[in-house]
Amino acid sequence: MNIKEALRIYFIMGSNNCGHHEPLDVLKQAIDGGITMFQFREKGSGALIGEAKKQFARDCFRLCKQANVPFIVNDDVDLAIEIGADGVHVGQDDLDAGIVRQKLGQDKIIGVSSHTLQESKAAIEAGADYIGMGPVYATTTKLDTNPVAGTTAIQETREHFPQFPIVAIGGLQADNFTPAIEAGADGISIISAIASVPNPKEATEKLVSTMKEVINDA
Ligand SMILES: Cc1ncsc1CCOP(=O)(O)O
Ligand SMILES: C=C1C=NC(C)=NC1=N
Ligand SMILES: [Mg+2]
Repeated sequence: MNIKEALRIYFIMGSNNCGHHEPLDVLKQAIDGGITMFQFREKGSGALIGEAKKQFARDCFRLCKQANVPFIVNDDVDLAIEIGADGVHVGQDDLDAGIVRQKLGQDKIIGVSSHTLQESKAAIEAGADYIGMGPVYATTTKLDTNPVAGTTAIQETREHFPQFPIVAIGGLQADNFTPAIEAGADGISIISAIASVPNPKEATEKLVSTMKEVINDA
Protein backbone atom coordinates (compact mmCIF):
# COMPACT_ATOMS: atom_id res chain seq x y z
CA MET A 1 0.00 0.00 0.00
CA ASN A 2 1.09 3.58 -0.65
CA ILE A 3 1.71 5.02 2.81
CA LYS A 4 1.37 8.64 1.64
CA GLU A 5 -2.14 7.92 0.32
CA ALA A 6 -2.97 6.10 3.54
CA LEU A 7 -1.97 9.23 5.49
CA ARG A 8 -4.41 11.54 3.62
CA ILE A 9 -7.36 11.34 6.09
CA TYR A 10 -5.96 9.42 9.08
CA PHE A 11 -8.71 9.08 11.71
CA ILE A 12 -7.67 8.45 15.33
CA MET A 13 -10.21 7.48 17.96
CA GLY A 14 -10.82 6.02 21.38
CA SER A 15 -14.16 5.36 23.08
CA ASN A 16 -13.79 8.53 25.18
CA ASN A 17 -13.50 10.77 22.10
CA CYS A 18 -17.00 9.96 20.89
CA GLY A 19 -19.51 12.69 21.56
CA HIS A 20 -22.78 11.80 19.91
CA HIS A 21 -22.71 8.16 18.83
CA GLU A 22 -21.59 4.73 19.97
CA PRO A 23 -17.85 4.38 19.18
CA LEU A 24 -18.31 1.62 16.60
CA ASP A 25 -20.98 3.67 14.88
CA VAL A 26 -18.59 6.64 14.76
CA LEU A 27 -15.92 4.43 13.16
CA LYS A 28 -18.42 2.98 10.69
CA GLN A 29 -19.50 6.49 9.67
CA ALA A 30 -15.88 7.61 9.33
CA ILE A 31 -15.11 4.61 7.11
CA ASP A 32 -18.21 5.27 5.00
CA GLY A 33 -17.12 8.92 4.79
CA GLY A 34 -13.78 7.91 3.28
CA ILE A 35 -11.02 7.81 5.92
CA THR A 36 -7.81 6.33 4.53
CA MET A 37 -6.28 4.91 7.74
CA PHE A 38 -7.42 4.36 11.34
CA GLN A 39 -5.56 4.51 14.64
CA PHE A 40 -7.01 2.76 17.69
CA ARG A 41 -6.06 5.08 20.57
CA GLU A 42 -7.80 3.93 23.72
CA LYS A 43 -6.28 6.06 26.50
CA GLY A 44 -7.07 8.88 28.93
CA SER A 45 -9.95 9.31 31.34
CA GLY A 46 -12.58 6.59 31.08
CA ALA A 47 -10.60 4.54 28.56
CA LEU A 48 -11.34 0.82 28.39
CA ILE A 49 -8.72 -1.53 29.79
CA GLY A 50 -7.96 -5.27 29.79
CA GLU A 51 -10.39 -7.60 27.98
CA ALA A 52 -12.88 -4.81 27.22
CA LYS A 53 -10.14 -2.80 25.47
CA LYS A 54 -9.02 -5.87 23.53
CA GLN A 55 -12.56 -6.69 22.41
CA PHE A 56 -13.17 -3.07 21.35
CA ALA A 57 -9.92 -3.20 19.36
CA ARG A 58 -11.02 -6.41 17.63
CA ASP A 59 -14.40 -4.87 16.78
CA CYS A 60 -12.75 -1.77 15.30
CA PHE A 61 -10.23 -3.90 13.41
CA ARG A 62 -13.05 -5.98 11.88
CA LEU A 63 -14.74 -2.85 10.50
CA CYS A 64 -11.44 -1.57 9.09
CA LYS A 65 -10.53 -4.94 7.57
CA GLN A 66 -13.89 -5.20 5.80
CA ALA A 67 -13.25 -1.79 4.25
CA ASN A 68 -9.52 -2.32 3.51
CA VAL A 69 -8.64 0.57 5.85
CA PRO A 70 -5.22 0.04 7.51
CA PHE A 71 -5.58 -0.43 11.29
CA ILE A 72 -2.88 1.06 13.54
CA VAL A 73 -2.66 0.63 17.33
CA ASN A 74 -1.43 3.51 19.49
CA ASP A 75 1.39 2.65 21.95
CA ASP A 76 0.27 -0.92 22.78
CA VAL A 77 2.68 -3.09 20.74
CA ASP A 78 1.60 -6.31 22.46
CA LEU A 79 -2.06 -5.68 21.59
CA ALA A 80 -1.07 -4.92 18.00
CA ILE A 81 0.81 -8.22 17.74
CA GLU A 82 -1.93 -10.20 19.48
CA ILE A 83 -4.69 -9.09 17.09
CA GLY A 84 -2.52 -8.89 13.98
CA ALA A 85 -2.88 -5.14 13.43
CA ASP A 86 -1.34 -3.46 10.39
CA GLY A 87 0.97 -1.38 12.55
CA VAL A 88 1.72 0.68 15.63
CA HIS A 89 2.13 4.38 16.42
CA VAL A 90 4.52 5.34 19.23
CA GLY A 91 5.33 8.65 20.86
CA GLN A 92 8.67 9.99 22.02
CA ASP A 93 8.12 8.52 25.48
CA ASP A 94 7.09 5.10 24.21
CA LEU A 95 9.09 2.13 22.98
CA ASP A 96 11.88 3.07 20.55
CA ALA A 97 10.88 2.57 16.91
CA GLY A 98 13.87 0.25 16.37
CA ILE A 99 12.63 -2.11 19.07
CA VAL A 100 9.07 -1.90 17.75
CA ARG A 101 10.41 -2.87 14.31
CA GLN A 102 12.19 -5.90 15.80
CA LYS A 103 8.92 -6.99 17.43
CA LEU A 104 6.62 -6.26 14.45
CA GLY A 105 8.79 -7.16 11.46
CA GLN A 106 9.32 -5.39 8.12
CA ASP A 107 5.81 -5.76 6.69
CA LYS A 108 4.06 -3.74 9.40
CA ILE A 109 3.60 0.05 9.55
CA ILE A 110 5.44 1.96 12.30
CA GLY A 111 4.57 5.59 12.96
CA VAL A 112 6.43 7.90 15.34
CA SER A 113 5.42 11.25 16.84
CA SER A 114 7.96 13.99 16.19
CA HIS A 115 8.10 17.66 17.24
CA THR A 116 11.51 18.69 15.89
CA LEU A 117 13.88 17.99 13.02
CA GLN A 118 16.07 16.12 15.50
CA GLU A 119 13.24 13.81 16.55
CA SER A 120 12.31 13.30 12.90
CA LYS A 121 15.90 12.34 12.03
CA ALA A 122 16.02 9.82 14.89
CA ALA A 123 12.68 8.28 13.93
CA ILE A 124 13.71 7.94 10.29
CA GLU A 125 17.04 6.38 11.24
CA ALA A 126 15.22 3.98 13.57
CA GLY A 127 13.17 2.77 10.61
CA ALA A 128 9.81 4.52 11.01
CA ASP A 129 7.43 4.42 8.02
CA TYR A 130 5.89 7.83 8.77
CA ILE A 131 6.07 10.61 11.36
CA GLY A 132 3.17 12.46 12.97
CA MET A 133 3.96 16.12 13.63
CA GLY A 134 2.13 18.70 15.68
CA PRO A 135 0.13 19.95 17.44
CA VAL A 136 -0.44 22.35 14.54
CA TYR A 137 -3.20 24.13 16.48
CA ALA A 138 -4.41 24.09 20.08
CA THR A 139 -6.32 20.97 21.04
CA THR A 140 -8.06 19.75 24.16
CA THR A 141 -8.23 16.15 22.95
CA LYS A 142 -4.79 15.23 24.24
CA LEU A 143 -4.09 17.04 27.49
CA ASP A 144 -0.32 16.57 27.60
CA THR A 145 0.60 17.78 24.13
CA ASN A 146 3.77 19.73 23.42
CA PRO A 147 3.24 23.49 22.90
CA VAL A 148 1.24 24.48 19.79
CA ALA A 149 3.78 24.12 16.99
CA GLY A 150 2.10 25.53 13.88
CA THR A 151 3.64 24.18 10.68
CA THR A 152 7.28 25.21 11.14
CA ALA A 153 8.56 21.82 12.26
CA ILE A 154 6.67 20.13 9.41
CA GLN A 155 8.28 22.53 6.93
CA GLU A 156 11.76 21.98 8.40
CA THR A 157 11.47 18.19 8.30
CA ARG A 158 10.09 18.34 4.75
CA GLU A 159 13.07 20.46 3.64
CA HIS A 160 15.53 17.90 5.01
CA PHE A 161 13.54 14.83 3.94
CA PRO A 162 11.76 15.72 0.68
CA GLN A 163 10.10 12.31 0.26
CA PHE A 164 9.55 11.03 3.80
CA PRO A 165 5.86 10.45 4.76
CA ILE A 166 4.62 13.08 7.23
CA VAL A 167 1.15 13.45 8.73
CA ALA A 168 0.05 16.60 10.56
CA ILE A 169 -1.95 16.47 13.77
CA GLY A 170 -3.55 18.74 16.35
CA GLY A 171 -6.74 20.82 16.19
CA LEU A 172 -7.20 20.08 12.49
CA GLN A 173 -10.53 20.84 10.78
CA ALA A 174 -11.70 21.05 7.16
CA ASP A 175 -11.39 24.85 7.24
CA ASN A 176 -7.88 25.05 8.76
CA PHE A 177 -5.72 22.09 7.62
CA THR A 178 -4.51 23.46 4.26
CA PRO A 179 -1.44 25.27 5.68
CA ALA A 180 -0.19 21.92 7.05
CA ILE A 181 -0.35 20.36 3.59
CA GLU A 182 1.28 23.44 2.04
CA ALA A 183 4.08 23.12 4.64
CA GLY A 184 4.74 19.61 3.34
CA ALA A 185 2.51 17.14 5.20
CA ASP A 186 1.14 14.28 3.10
CA GLY A 187 -2.06 14.08 5.12
CA ILE A 188 -3.90 14.96 8.31
CA SER A 189 -4.64 13.06 11.53
CA ILE A 190 -7.99 13.89 13.07
CA ILE A 191 -9.71 12.99 16.31
CA SER A 192 -12.44 15.42 17.46
CA ALA A 193 -13.39 16.91 14.07
CA ILE A 194 -14.77 13.44 13.21
CA ALA A 195 -15.32 11.63 16.54
CA SER A 196 -17.13 14.31 18.49
CA VAL A 197 -19.43 15.89 15.89
CA PRO A 198 -23.12 15.08 15.37
CA ASN A 199 -22.52 13.71 11.87
CA PRO A 200 -19.14 11.94 11.59
CA LYS A 201 -19.84 10.67 8.05
CA GLU A 202 -20.62 14.15 6.72
CA ALA A 203 -17.58 15.63 8.53
CA THR A 204 -15.35 12.97 6.96
CA GLU A 205 -16.79 13.57 3.48
CA LYS A 206 -16.06 17.28 3.88
CA LEU A 207 -12.45 16.54 4.88
CA VAL A 208 -12.07 14.20 1.89
CA SER A 209 -13.49 16.70 -0.61
CA THR A 210 -11.39 19.54 0.80
CA MET A 211 -8.27 17.34 0.64
CA LYS A 212 -9.01 16.56 -3.01
CA GLU A 213 -8.94 20.31 -3.72
CA VAL A 214 -5.55 20.62 -2.04
CA ILE A 215 -3.93 17.37 -3.25
CA ASN A 216 -5.22 16.42 -6.67
CA ASP A 217 -4.54 12.68 -6.29
CA ALA A 218 -6.21 12.42 -2.86
C1 LIG B 1 -2.93 12.68 19.75
C2 LIG B 1 -2.47 14.07 19.53
N1 LIG B 1 -1.15 14.38 19.38
C3 LIG B 1 -0.88 15.69 19.18
S1 LIG B 1 -2.34 16.58 19.21
C4 LIG B 1 -3.31 15.17 19.45
C5 LIG B 1 -4.80 15.23 19.58
C6 LIG B 1 -5.45 15.51 18.26
O1 LIG B 1 -6.84 15.54 18.47
P1 LIG B 1 -7.75 16.57 17.67
O2 LIG B 1 -7.76 16.17 16.23
O3 LIG B 1 -9.12 16.41 18.30
O4 LIG B 1 -7.17 17.95 17.91
C1 LIG C 1 0.46 11.68 18.94
C2 LIG C 1 0.26 11.28 17.67
C3 LIG C 1 0.87 11.95 16.58
N1 LIG C 1 0.65 11.54 15.33
C4 LIG C 1 -0.16 10.48 15.07
C5 LIG C 1 -0.39 10.08 13.66
N2 LIG C 1 -0.77 9.81 16.06
C6 LIG C 1 -0.61 10.14 17.35
N3 LIG C 1 -1.19 9.48 18.27
MG1 LIG D 1 2.27 7.28 23.22
